Amino acid sequence: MSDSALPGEISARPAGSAWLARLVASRGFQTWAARFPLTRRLVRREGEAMFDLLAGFCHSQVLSALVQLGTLDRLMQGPLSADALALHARVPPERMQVLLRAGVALGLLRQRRAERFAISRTGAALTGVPGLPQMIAHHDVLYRDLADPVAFFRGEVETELADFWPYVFGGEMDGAQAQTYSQLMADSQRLVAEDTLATVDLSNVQHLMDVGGGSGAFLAEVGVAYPALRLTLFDLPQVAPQAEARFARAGMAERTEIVGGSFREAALPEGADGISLIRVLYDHSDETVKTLLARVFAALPEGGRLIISEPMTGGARPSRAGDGYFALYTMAMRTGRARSAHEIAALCEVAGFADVQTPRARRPFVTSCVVATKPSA
Ligand SMILES: C[S@@+](CC[C@H](N)C(=O)[O-])C[C@H]1O[C@@H](n2cnc3c(N)ncnc32)[C@H](O)[C@@H]1O
Repeated sequence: MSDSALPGEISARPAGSAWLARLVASRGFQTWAARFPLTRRLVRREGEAMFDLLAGFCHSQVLSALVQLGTLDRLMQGPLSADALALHARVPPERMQVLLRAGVALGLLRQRRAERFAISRTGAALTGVPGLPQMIAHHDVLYRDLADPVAFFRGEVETELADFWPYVFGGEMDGAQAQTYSQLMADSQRLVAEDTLATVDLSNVQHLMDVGGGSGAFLAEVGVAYPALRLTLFDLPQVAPQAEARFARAGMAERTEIVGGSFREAALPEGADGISLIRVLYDHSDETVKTLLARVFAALPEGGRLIISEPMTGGARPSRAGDGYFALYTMAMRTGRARSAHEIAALCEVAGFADVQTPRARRPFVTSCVVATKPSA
């Protein structure tokens, strides 16, 4: 063990990686590499990437301010002067200038002539992503939980996010609360449904039951894509009734059934030959997930399909969205965890499923899928 190694730590000496890390960290090497023509550009790019990591919180807050002050929405109507934007936002003009220029630097806005600002293509696309502005506004809760990152990772923070989603603790909430939570989920569901339906073919399914289906946003999209499919929504008794109005509006009341219940407490209803779990597993512990998958398995007929769709970690190759964001989000929720497609596939196999597939995700920052089949006995 090297002098500097902690108890239990394996010394890397004389292996190359620790030596290389020390070399790259040394001032002398950095000064040389910044001047040497072949490494100069790389050093600059690495420096910028490092600075982006360091400044990430400021960048998120610029985005959050532009969304919450309504500046992006206002600029969707056309370019405006910095003074007009300051007046609308009730922000002193000189401070608004700083915010607007930061927005330009981050690619959300464009500056036209000296004092006029316009929305950029990225800014415009952002206002059109369903649920994204709501998610950005809701981030203040997550960021308060992360304010002391050391305490957060040590598990010493009583996170607020856990109270924001109380259903994961067993459904202790009233109908009004349930509506607030389900709305945020429903707003962001469109993209998840889009990617899930682009990845998974349901043409062989006759009857799909969406377990933990919230206010029915996923099933409403499925119903449009598959007009002959029978649909059942299963969710907690306080949540499930919200789907009724959505199905009626979509003209799907005839072919949908809404069932209230808890997958922690009892068996799932039988009758569907496909069961979907959309953004459900990551809210729950491995124990609850095992129970749920066993109940899904029991409820399906032989040949029945299981469709799981939610943001996943990168497994052996950690990903920015999965490991750098969703893993922290679910940790702040305290009840579940983000898992890799490989881990979810293994849990499906433990429950008895076969032909477990992990198709390539279209946009892993939106969702990834795992599909499996109940084999014949
Ligand atoms: C993260 S939300 C996802 C909602 C929806 N599937 C979506 O993607 O928008 C999780 C859903 O699981 C439901 N849920 C949580 N615990 C449950 C339980 N024990 N039984 C049934 N549903 C449950 C919640 O009420 C909530 O609607």
